[in-house]
Amino acid sequence: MSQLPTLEQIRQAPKVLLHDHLDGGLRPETIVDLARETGYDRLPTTDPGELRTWFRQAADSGSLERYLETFDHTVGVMQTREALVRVAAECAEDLAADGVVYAEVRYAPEQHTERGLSLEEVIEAVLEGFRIGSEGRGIRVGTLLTAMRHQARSMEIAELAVRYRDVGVAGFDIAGAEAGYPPTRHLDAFEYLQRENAHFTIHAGEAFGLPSIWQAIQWCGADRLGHGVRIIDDIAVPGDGEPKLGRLAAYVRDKRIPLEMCPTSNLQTGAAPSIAEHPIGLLRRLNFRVTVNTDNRLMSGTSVSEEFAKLVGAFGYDWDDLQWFTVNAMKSAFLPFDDRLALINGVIKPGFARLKWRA
Ligand SMILES: O=c1[nH]cnc2c1ncn2[C@H]1C[C@H](O)[C@@H](CO)O1
Ligand SMILES: [Zn+2]
Repeated sequence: MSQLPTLEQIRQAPKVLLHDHLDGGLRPETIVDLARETGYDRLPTTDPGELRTWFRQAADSGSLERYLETFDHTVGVMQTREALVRVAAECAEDLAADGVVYAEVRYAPEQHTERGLSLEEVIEAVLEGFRIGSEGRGIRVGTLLTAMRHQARSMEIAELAVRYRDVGVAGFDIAGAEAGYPPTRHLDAFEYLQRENAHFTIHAGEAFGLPSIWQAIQWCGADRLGHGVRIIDDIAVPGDGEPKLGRLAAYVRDKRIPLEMCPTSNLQTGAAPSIAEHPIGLLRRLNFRVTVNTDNRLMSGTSVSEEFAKLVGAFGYDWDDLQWFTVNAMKSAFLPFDDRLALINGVIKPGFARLKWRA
């Protein structure tokens, strides 16, 4: 019997990341530097080690609303061009060091204008940072522009996603507290994007259930679902028989709608009780288009490799499973078809083949 993949081996596999927040992945050392340089004086501590622990613990609240409060500090130090370039460059470096070959990293431009940057300046700074950080590191990074669901700037952000689509912006997203802010509040933005043949994902089915997923897909036309874990509320699992899918769950599976699952984040916000009980186990068995993601590497103290390693530990996944998740993610990327195929056949499959051969 072959050995299960270890964390060290998983780090060497070519991985794909579709759901990662730029403002959720800063290095603690960088937060401390940027706070000093920009005069941000509200950090809970200026010791990088303590700060790392603080984020991890503060995010372990069991509620999405409280989890989101931790972003005040990361967003607080990301208000200048230099800060944004540095954070984006380090993000690309960190993902490349973890073996990620393609990533879509998201953030909300509207949250970075407190000190006078325009939305365009924010977007251009982040693109520049990703260009610097990716160069020569075997990684390609696209960005997703997020609009905050409790605000009313989604149309403006959607227009910018279209304007910058040929220079590194891959798509659009909405994020923030889910309960009370249904995606249909932003229907005009989604209809505009559809008319423009643009791509978008929606955070749905994380802190709120099926109605949110249903609206995201059937009213807004989402290409992918951010999290989407609550789709299991539409799957009946009898003690003895086969699981039975309701109409919405069947639609999501039949249409191969990608689920951007983020296991550790879901434990912290209370969307799942443990890794072993995470819906990803059932959804993978039922062959939904499941992908594995980090959400917020700082708040969850994680990486794509660590998320995979936790799943290996809980479900016994082997190399074929990890390759399946990775190919799913690459198929679901907001990239032209030829580019996706080239990465699957030229990078992902040969990379996994080498690891399987060694194992
Ligand atoms: O998991 C999440 N659900 C909803 N919103 C989130 C999640 N992680 C981060 N965000 C928010 C906080 C960030 O400031 C914003 C943009 O990245 O997106
Ligand atoms: Zn997210």
